[in-house]
Amino acid sequence: MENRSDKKDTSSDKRELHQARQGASNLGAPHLPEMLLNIEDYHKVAKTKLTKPAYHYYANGADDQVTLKDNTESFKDIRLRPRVLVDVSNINTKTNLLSGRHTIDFPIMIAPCAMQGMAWPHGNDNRGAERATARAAASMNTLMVVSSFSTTSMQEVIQPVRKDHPNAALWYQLYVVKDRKLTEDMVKKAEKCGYGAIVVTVDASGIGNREPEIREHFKLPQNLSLPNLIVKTKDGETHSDVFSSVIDPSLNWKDVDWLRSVTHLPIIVKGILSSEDAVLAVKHGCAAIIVSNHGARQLDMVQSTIDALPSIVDAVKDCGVDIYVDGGIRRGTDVLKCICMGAKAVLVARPILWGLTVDGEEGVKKVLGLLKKEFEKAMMLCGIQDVKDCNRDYLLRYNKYSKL
Ligand SMILES: Cc1cc2nc3c(=O)[nH]c(=O)nc-3n(C[C@H](O)[C@H](O)[C@H](O)COP(=O)(O)O)c2cc1C
Ligand SMILES: O=C(O)C(=O)c1ccccc1
Repeated sequence: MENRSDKKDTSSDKRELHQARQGASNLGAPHLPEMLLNIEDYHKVAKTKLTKPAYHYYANGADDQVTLKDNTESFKDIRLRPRVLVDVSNINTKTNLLSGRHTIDFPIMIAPCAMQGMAWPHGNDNRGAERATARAAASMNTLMVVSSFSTTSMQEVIQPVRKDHPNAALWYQLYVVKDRKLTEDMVKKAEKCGYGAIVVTVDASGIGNREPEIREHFKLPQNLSLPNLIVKTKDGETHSDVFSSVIDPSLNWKDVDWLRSVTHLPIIVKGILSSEDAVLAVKHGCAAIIVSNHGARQLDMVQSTIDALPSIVDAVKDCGVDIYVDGGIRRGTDVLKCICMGAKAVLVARPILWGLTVDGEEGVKKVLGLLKKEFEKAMMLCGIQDVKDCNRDYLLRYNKYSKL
């Protein structure tokens, strides 16, 4: 495929891959795929397979990437406080979303991710990528949020997957565009073709300053397009040009009311970082909120999401809205910390892209399976039988050894 090249490997990438393989053979494993033991292993291999511009678009954050590092590092400041002699012979991770509208097998969902076509390892049918991600989510009985900037149209993602998995749970992520007619059309189309909710992203009034992708002259490859937005990038135009020309920075709470008036679907706001905005989301009738800093790709220097979560949970926990969180979740223990902190479920983005790059649908399934297994093990070893029993008594603030 023209947008992927092994020639672009740097010597340090090769060294990392070699080390992953060495690690594999040291443990006596027969071949590489079985040695991809965790998300970071998938990341290392994906890095060797993607073009440099695509890798940098996927991996990096804004400005000095302080928040990018914080998103993962902040999990280390929270430690677990297990209980023992609890019967954990049957762990229950089933999770109800939106007052029973969906049930997923485990509380890990796929975050909206633009332009997955660059992470597609199987040739030139560029509609394969998001379909593979959707199929993987459905076969693992979890949920995928499809991006407005998907390289496969929203109908072409949902229709084939629903043939094999009639109950596949998918939500549509909405970027409200300046053309409100097009926005309304997208929402109505999503409702008509079976999406279960509209996830409106509210932390992207403009695109963040992501220097590594600018340095790499990242552009959407010519064989890919953005069909939901009816946009085909013109020669020389970057995704960031497209973004600025279509996205509406005037978006405000009144538009959330307007969105509710044009659809029966639940509205979920994605990109909440303050308790004040969480309360406003409830007031404006949102069914759920996603605590998110957009994978640290928008405003650098904001709080990590696991640090932002507790005050938001405290502000709206009794209001009947689901609280989800994303950002830097790479281990089952990270998931457990989020759920114990009060989130109903988490979302992951980059790990999914690494799985997709390494092995398409199978790779996404493996990544979801790894996180699920790690999460179950963390619950078991923490003495938690059911996700409903997760609470802050299982958490300690590491630096002070104090209870949260
Ligand atoms: C390559 C990439 C593309 C993304 N595209 C979108 C998008 O189209 N819409 C959106 O709301 N969020 C988008 N996000 C943000 C994710 O949905 C999510 O908030 C964040 O990346 C989660 O953090 P993680 O990547 O550390 O798991 C994107 C993230 C990445 C890495
Ligand atoms: O990259 C992103 O995070 C994102 O949301 C996006 C989507 C499309 C165009 C530009 C940015």
